[in-house]
Amino acid sequence: MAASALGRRGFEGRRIGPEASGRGRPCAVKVAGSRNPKVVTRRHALPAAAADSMLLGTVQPLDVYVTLCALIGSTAVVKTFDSLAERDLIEKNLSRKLIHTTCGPLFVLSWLFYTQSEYARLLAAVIPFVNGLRLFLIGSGAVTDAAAVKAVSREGDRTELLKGPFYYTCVLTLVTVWFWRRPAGIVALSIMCAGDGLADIVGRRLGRGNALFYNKSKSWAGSGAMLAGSFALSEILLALFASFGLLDPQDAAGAARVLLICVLCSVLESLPVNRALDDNITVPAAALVIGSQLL
Ligand SMILES: C/C(=C\COP(=O)(O)O)CCC[C@H](C)CCC[C@H](C)CCCC(C)C
Ligand SMILES: Nc1ccn([C@@H]2O[C@H](COP(=O)(O)OP(=O)(O)O)[C@@H](O)[C@H]2O)c(=O)n1
Repeated sequence: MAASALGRRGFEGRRIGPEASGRGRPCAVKVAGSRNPKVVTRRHALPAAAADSMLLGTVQPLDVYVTLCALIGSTAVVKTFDSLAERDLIEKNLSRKLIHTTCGPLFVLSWLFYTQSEYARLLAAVIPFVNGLRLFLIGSGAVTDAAAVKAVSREGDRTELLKGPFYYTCVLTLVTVWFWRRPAGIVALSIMCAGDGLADIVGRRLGRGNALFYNKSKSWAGSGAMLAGSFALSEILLALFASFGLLDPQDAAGAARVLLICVLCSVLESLPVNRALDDNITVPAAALVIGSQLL
């Protein structure tokens, strides 16, 4: 599904997407032997091969700015939820799951603004890494932050930050490095963030009386919300990446494959096995394995 058409500008690549003709706007080219399209600006597009090799090997100032902005943004979002939870303006479970549902997708949106530099993915990965480090320091007791513990834990125990929340940031970090701007990565993160987050938010409210026959602690309402949320977010993000020229537009068969991955992951999340294994790891791992084959 990654943008794959080649060749209009001599060499190996052609610009794709509606922004392809926009001066100074990003456009994607596919380099022979490379799995991902590279984003260049029109200003840099000629000759494409020279520009590509120049940009690939260097840290781009734009990527540093985007990373700094996203770091500031992530701190603002997390602190907002922390202070809402601290002042009891939002219930503890809800704050945790709202953070869960919103932070990852906002982070994936930031991927749109990076260049095609080889270092872009590493700079982007700094954002979840730093957030993970913060959770680790608070969870291990090295740093005291009562508001963060209240916003992110289930029972108010700081060591809980070392489990689900920490795994969540680890998955975001690893997927950023290994599945940068790839459909499998985008879909896996959509499922982990929106899917798992909405399953809890909706399941706790509408799940009474419709427990799953094979797992009484989960509900049709929760699993249905997970499926709908995962699929909707995946499709929105894939369409957005396509509109920026970073992926090929999706056809109906592509959407059906995304739906299949969302169904399988929703079933996996609903199984009783997740008591032993954290679903912030199992669910995205399954999505990445299946997505790598199907997308
Ligand atoms: C509460 C979280 C996971 C709990 O999972 P579960 O055990 O309930 O299943 C997620 C914790 C997220 C963390 C506090 C902050 C992550 C920030 C993110 C990496 C970057 C957001 C960037 C953006 C630009 C706002
Ligand atoms: N498929 C699902 C998932 C969760 N839920 C609801 O959300 C609650 C928390 O789910 P969970 O234990 O899987 O939560 P996390 O481990 O993801 O934080 C459950 O006790 C259910 O009330 C649901 O109804 N259906």
